[in-house]
Order: sequence, then C-alpha cells, then structure tokens
Amino acid sequence: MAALLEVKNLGISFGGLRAVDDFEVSIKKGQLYGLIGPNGAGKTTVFNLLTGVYKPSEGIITLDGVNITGLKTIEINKAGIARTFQNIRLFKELSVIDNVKAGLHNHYKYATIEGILRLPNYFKMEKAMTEKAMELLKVFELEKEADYLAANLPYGKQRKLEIARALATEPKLLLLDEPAAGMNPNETMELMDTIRFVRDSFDMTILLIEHDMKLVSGICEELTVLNFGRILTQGATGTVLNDPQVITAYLGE
Ligand SMILES: Nc1ncnc2c1ncn2[C@@H]1O[C@H](COP(=O)(O)OP(=O)(O)OP(=O)(O)O)[C@@H](O)[C@H]1O
Repeated sequence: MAALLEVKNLGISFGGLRAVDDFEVSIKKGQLYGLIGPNGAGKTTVFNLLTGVYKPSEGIITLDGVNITGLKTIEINKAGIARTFQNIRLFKELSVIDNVKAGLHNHYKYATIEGILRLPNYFKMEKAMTEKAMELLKVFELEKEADYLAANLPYGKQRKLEIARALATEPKLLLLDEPAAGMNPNETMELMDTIRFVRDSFDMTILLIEHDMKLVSGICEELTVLNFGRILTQGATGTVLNDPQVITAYLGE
C-alpha cells in the first residue's frame, strides 16, 4: 500500500545552522508514528516544514499522492494535515465550542454577505456546525464544558480541545507536538487512551513528537530518531529504543 505521508530528502538551514538535513519518512495510513530525539534535534522544525510554516530548502513532501511541498499552511491544512502545538494554542477568549467551530470553517461555507445579512443559508450552516462541534466535544467528553471559556479548562482538557479542533478540519494526518508536555502521569495515561481512540475511531494517521518514553513506547508503532538535524535511526519502536546509538544520544543530552 502506498504511504499516506512520504517525505524525501527534506532539509532547511537557518543562517549557518543545518536544522534539518536529509530527512525522510514513510508513514502508512492508520499508523501511530513517533518522532523523537534530544532537545534541539530538529523535531519541531520538521513539523514546521510539513505544515508550511517554513519552506524547505530542499526535499519533497507528498500527502496521499499529492505533492504539497512549498504550499502555504492554510493550503496544507486543506490538503489534509492538522496539528497541535508544544505550547497549547487555543483561542483562549472564545468558548470551548467556538474553538471547535473555528476548525470546522474549512468545510462549512457561507458567503460573508449571507452572514452579515443573516440569510437562511447562514443559519443552516451555523446549526450544522454547532451539531458537528457538539459531536466532537462528546467524543472528548467536553460537551458539559461547551460554553466555558477555553482558558478556564484544566490543562489536560485544553490538550483534548486542541486535538478536537484539529480533527474538526477533517485531516488525513494529525501532527501532535509533545502532547504529554506538562501532564502528570495520570493525565498522560488518559492522553494515551485518547490518542489510541482517535486513531481507531477516526481511522486517523498520527505523527507525534514526544519526550515521554512511556507514551512513546506505549503507543507508537514505529519511530524516527533525530539527532543534530539528521536521522539517527528509524524502524519498529522496540528495536529503535534498544539501539545503543539512541541510548547514547539521550544520555549525551
Ligand atoms: N526560526 C529559526 N531560526 C533559527 N534557528 C532555528 C529556528 N527554528 C529552529 N531553530 C534551531 O533549529 C534547531 C532545531 O530546533 P527544533 O525546535 O526543531 O528542535 P526540537 O527537536 O523540536 O527541540 P525540543 O525537543 O527542545 O523542542 C535548534 O538549534 C533551534 O535553535
């Protein structure tokens, strides 16, 4: 089966620094894939390249057979990649449900003039979006908090809401940047269940960056290890985590 995400020879420099060099990965549909490596190895830069925040100096990114290299972030999102951030980036002053509805705007369209004049199509779309957003909130057990301000949710729930908003854009590939950052062990365990659940019930393909090795070994099927911007090794999780090179790279932090 062709890979959902196929990356070849991806690279970028910042001034003299080669932040990512000759990066490649092949991720199959439905896979739970991990990108790991010591601090500053280039993991977030890979996400920024995949999502069009940075334009690659070289390389090709193919999503579901479509070359998305060099497209803008919004175009890449429409092509099917959504992400969450290392430091949660919600619309904190909006309600929980409005955060999810913001994600839905990719697929529900009414003309601005219909919105201004409150024409029937506007109400129809708004109703459909509210229903869809509530469905997603139920999946993440956030429906009771639909009208809360996002800023007032506890940390673990903010993470869930960020994932719900990303899923609202109906991606083919979901990128999670350190989803367990700042979580206590119980929240991390719950997050692992949530990620597995998202993969299974949305038939989602997930690429995640994570430092928490319990999470990585618990849910990732394959891994790529980055070190100083280059691939140190990649393959099945068990094999990679027992690779002496990987252990040395982490101990050398
Ligand atoms: N916009 C930028 N301008 C200059 N240097 C950058 C930029 N973005 C990242 N870098 C550098 O690229 C390197 C890789 O950074 P990156 O944030 O991708 O690492 P990381 O593996 O995600 O690290 P961490 O685990 O600490 O989040 C670092 O040396 C960083 O300082």
